Amino acid sequence: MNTITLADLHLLNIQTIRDLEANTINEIPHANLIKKAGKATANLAKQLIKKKALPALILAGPGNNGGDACATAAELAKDGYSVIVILCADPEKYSADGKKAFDKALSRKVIFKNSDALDDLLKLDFSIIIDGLFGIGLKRTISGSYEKVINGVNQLAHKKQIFILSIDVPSGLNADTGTLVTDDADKNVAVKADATITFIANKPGLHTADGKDYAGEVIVNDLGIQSPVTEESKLLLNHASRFNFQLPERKQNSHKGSYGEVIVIGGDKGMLGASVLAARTALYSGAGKVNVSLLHPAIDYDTLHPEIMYKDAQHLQMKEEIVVIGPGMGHSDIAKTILSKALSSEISLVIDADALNLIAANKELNDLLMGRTASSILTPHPLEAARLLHISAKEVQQDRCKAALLLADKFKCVVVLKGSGTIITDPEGRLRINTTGNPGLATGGSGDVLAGLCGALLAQGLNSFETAQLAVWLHGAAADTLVEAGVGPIGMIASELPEAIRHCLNAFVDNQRLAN
Ligand SMILES: NC(=O)C1=CN([C@@H]2O[C@H](COP(=O)(O)OP(=O)(O)OC[C@H]3O[C@@H](n4cnc5c(N)ncnc54)[C@H](OP(=O)(O)O)[C@@H]3O)[C@@H](O)[C@H]2O)[C@@H](O)CC1
Ligand SMILES: Nc1ncnc2c1ncn2[C@@H]1O[C@H](COP(=O)(O)OP(=O)(O)O)[C@@H](O)[C@H]1O
Ligand SMILES: [K+]
Repeated sequence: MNTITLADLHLLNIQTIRDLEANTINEIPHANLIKKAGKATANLAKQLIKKKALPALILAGPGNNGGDACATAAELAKDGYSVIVILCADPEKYSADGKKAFDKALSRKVIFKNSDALDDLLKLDFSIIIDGLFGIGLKRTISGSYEKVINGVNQLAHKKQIFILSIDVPSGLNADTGTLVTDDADKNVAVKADATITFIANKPGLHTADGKDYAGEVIVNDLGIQSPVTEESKLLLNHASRFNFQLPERKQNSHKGSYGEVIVIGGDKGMLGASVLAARTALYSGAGKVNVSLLHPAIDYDTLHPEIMYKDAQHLQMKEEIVVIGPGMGHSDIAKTILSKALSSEISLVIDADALNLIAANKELNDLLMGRTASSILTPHPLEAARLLHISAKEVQQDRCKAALLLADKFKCVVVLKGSGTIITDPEGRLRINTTGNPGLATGGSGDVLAGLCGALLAQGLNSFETAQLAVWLHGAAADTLVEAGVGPIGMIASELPEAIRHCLNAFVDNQRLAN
């Protein structure tokens, strides 16, 4: 992808795509769509194929995803590529349009095999593997010969370093939720693609939960169907190039009071570091003044960052500052009292970690959060989200978008549901899936860093939804730059993030200035 357009970021769920297709069927007959899908896939495959002398292996399933696969085979064969298709379908049962694509491929000397030939085929080498087994119509656990084909090609691709391109959706993945379609949690049957060419519009499940692991890079092709994309679209990928807000300008004639004050409250015995990390990040991301209030005040001075002030947690005013509450806070009575005071205040809050657990376990705190009029950002990881919703973490992960929307609606605040493909939602139902970040962030303390970053951006004047979008994007982008520099993903530590965040934040502001 060269320039990122709003259409690339716009996400549609399966039902909306089906509705769009039905509404345009008179203008664009389905046969044309399959033909266009085949052409687009073949064009991309041609760019990806390095060794043209080797055959391409294409998997064709029983529905229209299989039709797309046959159309791709026909296109590649037309241009002189040798193509072998594993046909996991009875072509007589294809839709009329799928059958047309199959006949065209047959007439162009594409070799069709059935899954019985799998073992022999797996001894060969291929220029590319193209997966057209299942798309958005997959409903049940994949088993039998389909399962064998998927496991076989995954292993072959891994062993021989063959690029896998999935058509529309990696077969086995739910395009709405990013989970694998399975009744058996021990069975992970899905094609592990290096890239996915997805049609009509981008899809949420390619970007969250297991989506990134199975879809690889996502390329969107609208097949000429214009989806209703506007700046007001509710379901989008979270990408800095499309943020329509800015950090307020840093005037020459400004002072530390111009950039707000953050207080991080938390740090019970043994967990002081969580609050210190959040505070350091707030400092590195531009807050004018940063304070820490520890529940276990074993330190009152940060030798590495003497800029941070330490305040007595039990005597805080909570009048004008931004409060980040929860990192390492524990579950003591004092923690509950201070949280209750924060929730009753009129200031903006970032509520993280143990503060969320306390709210989940305590009706009074829960009601205080529900009754708040001032803004709050909740930053749960899946288990914290599960506690707040009184469901299991597995249920949260089964449909991350739904869980985040439920939380935002329940508490009427902005929610950041963390994890691969972090979800950002608000009570109006706006939803963003983040595009940055990597497993280097799966390390203790990186959530504390995110909470501190949110505090600093609020302090500098962004509203809650803007803050959540920019903070989550910067947090992931910082981790990505560290990986590019060889610092991770293995062994990346949370303390390395604040400086990288500072770099990304300044670059973001410069880029915005240049663009305007
Ligand atoms: N929408 C559009 O505008 C466009 C869509 N296009 C393409 O069409 C795709 C959607 O096609 P689709 O609806 O035919 O569904 P698809 O994913 O091929 O699979 C359904 C088939 O699989 C079967 N089946 C399901 N689960 C199974 C299992 N576990 N094990 C075994 N079988 C199973 C199911 O059988 P059934 O459930 O009916 O028994 C049915 O036969 C879409 O992803 C895109 O590639 C493009 O051409 C361009 C425009
Ligand atoms: N595999 C991953 N890919 C992308 N981001 C991740 C991954 N694992 C963790 N993260 C991010 O790292 C942070 C971890 O936060 P959290 O679980 O609260 O950790 P902690 O409590 O140790 O600070 C979140 O922002 C989360 O989105
Ligand atoms: K597929």
